[in-house]
Amino acid sequence: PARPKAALSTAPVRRPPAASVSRAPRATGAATVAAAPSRGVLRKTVASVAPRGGARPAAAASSSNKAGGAVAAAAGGRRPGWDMRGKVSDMQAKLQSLQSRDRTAKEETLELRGAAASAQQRAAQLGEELEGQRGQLSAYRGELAEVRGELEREASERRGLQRELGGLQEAHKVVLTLRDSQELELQAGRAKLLAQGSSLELLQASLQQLQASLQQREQEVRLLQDTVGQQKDALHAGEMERRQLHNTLQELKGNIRVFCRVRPLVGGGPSPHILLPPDDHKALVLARSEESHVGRTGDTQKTYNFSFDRVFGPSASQQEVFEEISLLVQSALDGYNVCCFAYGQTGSGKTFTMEGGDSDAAVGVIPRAVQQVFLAAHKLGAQGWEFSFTASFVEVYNESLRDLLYTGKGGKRPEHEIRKSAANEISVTNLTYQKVATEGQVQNLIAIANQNRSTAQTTLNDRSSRSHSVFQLDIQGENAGRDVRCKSTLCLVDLAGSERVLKSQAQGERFKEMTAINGSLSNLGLVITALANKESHIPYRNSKLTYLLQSCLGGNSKTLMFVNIAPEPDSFGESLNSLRFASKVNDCFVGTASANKK
Ligand SMILES: Nc1ncnc2c1ncn2[C@@H]1O[C@H](COP(=O)(O)OP(=O)(O)OP(=O)(O)O)[C@@H](O)[C@H]1O
Repeated sequence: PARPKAALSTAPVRRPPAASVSRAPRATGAATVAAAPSRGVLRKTVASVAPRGGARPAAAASSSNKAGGAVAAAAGGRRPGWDMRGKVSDMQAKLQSLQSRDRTAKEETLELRGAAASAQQRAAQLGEELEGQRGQLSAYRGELAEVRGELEREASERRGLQRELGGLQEAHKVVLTLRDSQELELQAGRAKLLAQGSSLELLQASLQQLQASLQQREQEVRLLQDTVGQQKDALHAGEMERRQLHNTLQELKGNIRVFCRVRPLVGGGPSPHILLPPDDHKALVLARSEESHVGRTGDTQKTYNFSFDRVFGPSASQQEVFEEISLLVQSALDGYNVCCFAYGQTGSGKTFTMEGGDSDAAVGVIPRAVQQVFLAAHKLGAQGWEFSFTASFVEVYNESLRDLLYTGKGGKRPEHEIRKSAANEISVTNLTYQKVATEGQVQNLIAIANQNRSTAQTTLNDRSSRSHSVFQLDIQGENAGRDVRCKSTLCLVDLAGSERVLKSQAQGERFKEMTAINGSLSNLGLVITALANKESHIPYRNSKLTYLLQSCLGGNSKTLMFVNIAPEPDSFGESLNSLRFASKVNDCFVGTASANKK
């Protein structure tokens, strides 16, 4: 605040109103007198002293005007040339005037010098002041720059803050909007809560009702569970009774049963020598014209009557045949060993009966039995029974065993021996015993067996006719809840052709085969007869076949024999032999079987 004041105080010194003063001497019009010397001084004087003594130049002007007037008055009246005195006087006057002016000028000069000195002093002072003020000014400028910088910083800070503020205001707006929406939501939630509260009350009321009815239901369920338990017990008792009755019935039918099946004649039509009484499904008559030995009478009709548990004619379907066996298959699940084999000459229909053809209707005993076993096991599962099954498929050829489920490639096939455990259980060394759980898995095994048989067939023509194939399904069942277990074997056998050696006129290797077949088949008959006669020694070990089937033949088993008959006239002899063999078996009554149950 001091500086502007100083500047204001000096301003009049620096800018005098010189113009009006400097013009005054010129106005005198005394050009010749004032001339050059006075002009500069006057200017200086005027310039330096003008503010202080505006009157002085005016006085000077007036005095010079006076002198001028006097000279002019003298000059106005031009002296004649002769008036020397006048001229001298004029000159003197003029001199005086000049002297006076000189004095005045000197005084003025002195005065002006003083003034100039003081002005210089003042100027120096003012210069110093000016310097000081400049210094101050630059300091002020510095300060000003700093202040400006600060101001700018502050302004930028302010701008930043304003931006921030703007952002915050925006955020605030968003927050407000959010708060508003949340408030709305809250209100809606409160309304919902209120509604839910009232529905909760309703629900609690209905929950109480439900709990009450639940308790009632639980009571009912307990009663029902008791009833179910009683019914399960009754069912189990019923099942056990059914088994007992079923097996008693089977036993009454005989533990060795024989079914006869006559193959259709190739080309169709009735067989000329096989008679099947239409009203008797158990009888078969074989008839042949024989020449009279006496010779007097003509040919006599010789008939051979046979009676079996069941006789199936050429038109009997696979389903019909199986229905008769299915009861025995059921016995296998009840813990009885079951053996079903097909006996007959080559081409009489043994394989067709046991395995069947490709169509559904032509499916044979083995696949149908397997299907029934799995279905029945599944049904018994509902009563707490759990079953496990193990399958094996073995071929007996020339008194040696061959694994039909063998899948190894090349090399020597393993050797097999029949072993009997301390518990009288028969097993075969190195044989494939395959765990199975479904009918499909068994069918796959049958396919592998067929593959194995067809491979052997290429090396030895028509080998399957001359070998016995034995399919065994070991069944183990457990009803853990009732602590009951059972174990049995279902044994399904397709025997080799039963034709006699003499008829086949076999030689060499074929003779050996036929001898082996006949040996094993006649041994089968011997075993059955020995069982029927309750002999102390049963010759199981006389052949591989009977040794292998030991557990399925005899006291603890149910046996079914199919005797297959070819209807062609040239098969008469073989048919007769087969039927005789079957009759012998049919006459056997093997003691009561008992289930392998614990
Ligand atoms: N009941 C039947 N109905 C229709 N065809 C049959 C019947 N039984 C057998 N066949 C047919 O007769 C032919 C001979 O039957 P199969 O092969 O079953 O005899 P096999 O006794 O098993 O002979 P092998 O001892 O040579 O094995 C087959 O073509 C078979 O399809």
